[in-house]
Amino acid sequence: MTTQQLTSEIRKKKSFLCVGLDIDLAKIPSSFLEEEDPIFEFNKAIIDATHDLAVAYKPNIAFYEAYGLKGWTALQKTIAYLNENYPEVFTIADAKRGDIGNTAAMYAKAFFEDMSFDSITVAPYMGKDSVEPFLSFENKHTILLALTSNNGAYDFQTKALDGKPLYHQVLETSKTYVNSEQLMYVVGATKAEYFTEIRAIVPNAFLLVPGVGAQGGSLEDVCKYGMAANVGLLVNSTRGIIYASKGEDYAEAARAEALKLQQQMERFL
Ligand SMILES: O=c1ccn([C@@H]2O[C@H](COP(=O)(O)O)[C@@H](O)[C@H]2O)c(=O)[nH]1
Repeated sequence: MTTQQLTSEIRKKKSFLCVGLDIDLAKIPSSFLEEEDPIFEFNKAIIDATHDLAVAYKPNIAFYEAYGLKGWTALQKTIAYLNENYPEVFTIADAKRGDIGNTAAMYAKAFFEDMSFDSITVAPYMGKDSVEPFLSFENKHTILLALTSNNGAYDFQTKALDGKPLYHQVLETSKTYVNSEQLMYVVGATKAEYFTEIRAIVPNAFLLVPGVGAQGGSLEDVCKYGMAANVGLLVNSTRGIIYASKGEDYAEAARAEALKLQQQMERFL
């Protein structure tokens, strides 16, 4: 999917909501545990209940790896279900990969070719040759961690390197990479006070913004300070949506939470 198609989908749905799919078997309704593939069945129910309110879905790969082969199978079925039934949604493999070039190329092949995700999150720490293999895939997007939502972000990301905060260096240096127009960046909703300076460096890049809902970030502030001419925002909520209820009304509750966020977003579009 191109970023132009993503922006037009955002305008059509009046939403830049990304629903996270981080499945913890201890948190889903117990009735699913009788299914052969509880993770996939739960994902399918959440996707069906929210697809008209969301433009993106983001499984965090850790939650699938944790269940071994069954988890990987559920992940493959989930991405195939999204691509077959809702090809208009943008898919994000939240894998936070990063390694030397030939290894990075294999990560890219796994997530872009084998599983057909539209994008993957990547740690920028190992630099240009660890990122460019992802950028060589046409119409696929690499989402670099710039300023993350957690408190540990202050350990390194805001520290000065050559007189500028490290996250500035990540944004500026990555703009020089081959096919840099396919880059997007992770910026936490909990860091809303940084959005204006981030937009000064990457005015039109898409920002994946986790941290609203369970982590307490303000959607209002993200919209006020982070929005670009092409919208340029994908705001993620995971636990706040998928675990809105552990009862049999889990799908209605997830939809209600997604709708609340979509209605707030609509005011800014
Ligand atoms: O800076 C970051 C980068 C990634 N994440 C991931 O996003 C979701 C957030 O889940 P919530 O339940 O809405 O808090 C999760 O997969 C994180 O690993 C992040 O939170 N912050």
